[in-house]
Amino acid sequence: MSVPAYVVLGPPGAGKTTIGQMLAERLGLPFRDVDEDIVASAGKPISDIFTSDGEPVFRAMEEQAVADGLKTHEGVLALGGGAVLSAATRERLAGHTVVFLNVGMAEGVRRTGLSSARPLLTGINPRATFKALLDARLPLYREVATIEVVTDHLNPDQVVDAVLDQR
Ligand SMILES: Nc1ncnc2c1ncn2[C@@H]1O[C@H](COP(=O)(O)OP(=O)(O)O)[C@@H](O)[C@H]1O
Ligand SMILES: O=C(O)C1=C[C@@H](OP(=O)(O)O)[C@@H](O)[C@H](O)C1
Ligand SMILES: [Mg+2]
Repeated sequence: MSVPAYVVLGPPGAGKTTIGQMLAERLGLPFRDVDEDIVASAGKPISDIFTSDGEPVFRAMEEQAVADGLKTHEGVLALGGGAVLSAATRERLAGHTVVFLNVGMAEGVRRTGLSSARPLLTGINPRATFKALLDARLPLYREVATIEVVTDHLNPDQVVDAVLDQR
């Protein structure tokens, strides 16, 4: 059975997609992003899935896409920020090398602020939303992570170095 060399998770803006890609390149491994798998199989952007089908439908698709990725992908697998909300996903992550890229509210909001692609953060108070999301999820990220890197004051290359240093 193949397993991902690294699974990358953390809040929006932590750099899962960016650092996941760079880490894969550094290791000469393929990269896969669960959000992209969902978009490909739904045939529409994540923001459309949230508006036309609702968050529960997105979460069910996400749970399935993560399970598929964990079973079949041999490189670096980046998850979406909310994937850990699923207890089934957290159970499936046991035994994997799981990198938690952490980011605080100010930097997380700064990094995600210019994008309308994240439906959860497009409301009137993205800072409060981000804070609530961190409060709810931090224990879940830590429950499944085997490596944690705080990314606020690191550039992407430094984050990749920090991940590889902790192996
Ligand atoms: N360590 C970092 N320092 C500065 N900017 C970063 C860092 N990591 C990611 N970014 C930027 O933050 C934004 C969100 O990154 P992304 O990889 O999409 O995060 P995620 O997949 O975790 O939501 C992108 O514009 C990316 O270039
Ligand atoms: O935090 C979340 O619940 C989400 C994060 C997004 O991925 P990123 O963390 O890569 O932005 C995407 O899966 C969806 O918009 C929901
Ligand atoms: Mg991403």
